[in-house]
Amino acid sequence: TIALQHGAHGVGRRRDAAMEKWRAYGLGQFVHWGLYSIPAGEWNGKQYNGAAEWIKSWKEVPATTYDSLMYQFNPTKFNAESWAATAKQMGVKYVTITTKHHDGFCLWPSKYTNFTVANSPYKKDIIGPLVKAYDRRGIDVILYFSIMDWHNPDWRYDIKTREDSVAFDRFKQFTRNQLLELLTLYPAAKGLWFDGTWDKSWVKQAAFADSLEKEMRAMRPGLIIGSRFRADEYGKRHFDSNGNMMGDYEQGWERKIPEKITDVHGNDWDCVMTVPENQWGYSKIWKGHIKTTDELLEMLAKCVSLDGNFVLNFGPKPDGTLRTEELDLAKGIGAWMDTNSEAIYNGEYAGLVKQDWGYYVKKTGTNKIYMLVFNVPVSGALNVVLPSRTAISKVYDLGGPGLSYVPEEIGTSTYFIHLKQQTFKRPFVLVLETADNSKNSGAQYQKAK
Ligand SMILES: C[C@@H]1N[C@@H](c2nc3ccccc3[nH]2)[C@H](O)[C@@H]1O
Repeated sequence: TIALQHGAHGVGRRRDAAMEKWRAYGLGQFVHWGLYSIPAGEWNGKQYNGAAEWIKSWKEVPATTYDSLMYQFNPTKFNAESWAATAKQMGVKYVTITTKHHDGFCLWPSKYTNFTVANSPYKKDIIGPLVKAYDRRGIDVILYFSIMDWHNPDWRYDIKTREDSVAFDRFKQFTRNQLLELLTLYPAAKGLWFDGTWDKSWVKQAAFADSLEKEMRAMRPGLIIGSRFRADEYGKRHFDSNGNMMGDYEQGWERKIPEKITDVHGNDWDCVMTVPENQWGYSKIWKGHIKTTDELLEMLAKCVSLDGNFVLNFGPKPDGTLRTEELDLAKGIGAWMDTNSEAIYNGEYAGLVKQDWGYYVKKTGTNKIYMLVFNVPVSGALNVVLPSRTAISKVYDLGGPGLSYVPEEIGTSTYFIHLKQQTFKRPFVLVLETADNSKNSGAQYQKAK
């Protein structure tokens, strides 16, 4: 191994209560809201073909004109309680909210810059009411913060000259000031989701970022910070020069999901996902494929089955209301969660052979295994292979009270569960209770004929 001062500071999963709670969330909500929500991907009648929250980077958009959008920010219909109520009904256990995106506009009245809600017609703090509304419903709040800040004149993409270095030192102090300010103003926040940390200027700040992370953790014991915040002294990000993950969970799964358990290296992780292909901030026109409720439920199931959390993005409108398509998805996911959320919350990788019909989730600390079924075979028979000397002792359907199954044993710890009906409109969940049958515990199952 390589001697590192600023690499990973722990190996393996955090076992404290705050992280165990994070590990159990299963489903989260991301909220991207800011000045970019006003142009919504359009400028002078032309469509920006990137992600709407990146419109300031478009050469057709003069930075000063973009920044004067601050004087139009007045979300008269914003109601933190209604956003939180929608999220509650959807069944999310945590929310990640943009405090400052790459454009540098702050949704809280920071005293370290004028580029905040305080100087907009709206005037009021947005973050405080959101933290309160979500927290009091038992939904934990994580604050998203972009290190890259296109508004701050001291931001640099790289540090080449003495002047760059002097400016970036000011920028580092500004960043530290804002982060300590956020932790002070919003003590209920459970973590920070860092973004905009890929440029050379920040990648060169291994020592500074490491000491800032230590300072924030000391200020807020239990604070959860992901792998995207800092680089080690050799410029390695997410995983240090010895291959160990920095931070408490892997933040590499942006709009993508791991395929198999070895892809996650035994770490905690979250997948952050957009409804359209790649729009985080509100975009008037959603081009390309828009994910349906069932597609998103399958992504959720896949993430939880591989030890991760699935975080679905919402891009509220400039007036502060949520767009219809997102409200409909929240309702559809919520309706499914009303019946099946016990297969999502406190779920983990079951360690079973993956089958085509869907995903296994094991309830942490129990021998209860859920079968989240998305693909019913034409045979109607779901194949289940358990570790040897393990037997199925009971199978029942979460959705249909009294709908239980007697599995057919077709080999050692190998079964078919014969579904009773052929057509299913929605994904459904079967609960497997297993027992050790090394002493042939007489589990209730049919002998193969
Ligand atoms: C969570 C997501 N991360 C930001 C982002 N910026 C990127 C630049 C290059 C490649 C991927 C990016 N994701 C997106 O704007 C959104 O905030």
